[in-house]
Amino acid sequence: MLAKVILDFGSARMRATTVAIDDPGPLERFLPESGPSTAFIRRGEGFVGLGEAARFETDTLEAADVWWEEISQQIDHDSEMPGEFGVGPLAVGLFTFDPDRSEERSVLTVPQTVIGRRGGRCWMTRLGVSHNDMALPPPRGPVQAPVGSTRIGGSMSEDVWTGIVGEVVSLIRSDEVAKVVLARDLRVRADEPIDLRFLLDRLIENYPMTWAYLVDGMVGATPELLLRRQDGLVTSRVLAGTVWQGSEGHEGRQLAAELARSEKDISEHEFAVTSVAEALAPYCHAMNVPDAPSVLRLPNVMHLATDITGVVGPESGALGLAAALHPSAAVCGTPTHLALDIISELESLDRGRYAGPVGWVGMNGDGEWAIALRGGQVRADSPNDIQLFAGAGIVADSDPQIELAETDAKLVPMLQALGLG
Ligand SMILES: C=C(O[C@@H]1C=C(C(=O)O)C=C[C@H]1O)C(=O)O
Repeated sequence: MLAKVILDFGSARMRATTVAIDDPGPLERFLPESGPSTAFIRRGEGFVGLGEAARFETDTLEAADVWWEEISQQIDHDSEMPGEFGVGPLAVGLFTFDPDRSEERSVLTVPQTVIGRRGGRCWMTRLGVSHNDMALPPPRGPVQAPVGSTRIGGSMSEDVWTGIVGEVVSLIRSDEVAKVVLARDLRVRADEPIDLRFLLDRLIENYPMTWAYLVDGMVGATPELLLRRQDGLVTSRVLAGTVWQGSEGHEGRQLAAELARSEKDISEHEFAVTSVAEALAPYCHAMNVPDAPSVLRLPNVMHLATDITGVVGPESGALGLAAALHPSAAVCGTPTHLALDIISELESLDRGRYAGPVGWVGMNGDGEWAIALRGGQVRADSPNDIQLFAGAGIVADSDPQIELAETDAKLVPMLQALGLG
């Protein structure tokens, strides 16, 4: 485990200053060309984080929770917007799907500057040792579209992947396990380093109803919220069960109606809802789980969706709750440990941070953690390459070719952004 406090605070306490600012326009326009930066944006709201005051590389959400608790106790915060959700110093994180079986590290980073918008109100927070300079940073220069993007295949061929799906269907039919989410990857290589800000812009433009994220070389736009904790209320948007234009040759409303009636998708969805509801229950004084899912329509796919809500005490912070909920059956399977073992034995893929929690936590434990789906990872040592990931929930009625097509539909947002859609 590696904890880095980048600013030298010595024995001094950290000083954070938050000021209300005039609307600065699209937040992503403040992301600099180089240096650490983060973003978490949905429908124009959320934040960008610039620079890094402290960084913690870890394996677990629990360790990150303890670290942030200690760091946040060292911060004195002067705020023009006290008590407002998401406003103030925060830690932004990206966690591996399975720390026991990944070469990648999880990371929690504390930006030096945060520029945010919520409910139409905008602010800037700066973290430093003495008086903070509160001048807004200059907006960025032009971003660079990917040059010469080419698909260079994934860790497994499509035939190998559908073969694995077939094996998992057999395990499910022989009652060894109920549901397993299997993923595949696709590498894209460009002729020049990939400008993640360009990809983020395209995702924000094309998929405004998703949470667009940028943390530590990973960029994506996910529709799935593991949890939001706001003033003692916790909300989780569970997705599982998917259709896409072309899957049955039908369009729009008809497709949505078919999804809402599909027994295969409803059972796949129920596993995911049950896993989140059961994991959340011990932390909640009261909980609401809707009886039937709704349909969430995105430009590339539609999902069955259930919003679970609950009331938690002050002792349950967003990171601790994320630790309890991850990995849900939306991205792992049922029962969890059996599904995890099957994924690690059969999937032949290091998921890295794909399908892990991505989000932020504030000083009072409020926060939002999404699931890092529909994204790709660029590594510092190969800036021209991006690894994209997509998965699908496998149940007894799954057809390997249809599951493959589902993963293709889920890769569309990133391929489009890379100029390959
Ligand atoms: C695994 C992914 O998506 C998850 C799996 C879904 C499904 O199997 O229907 C739907 C939404 C997500 O919970 C992915 O996007 O890679």
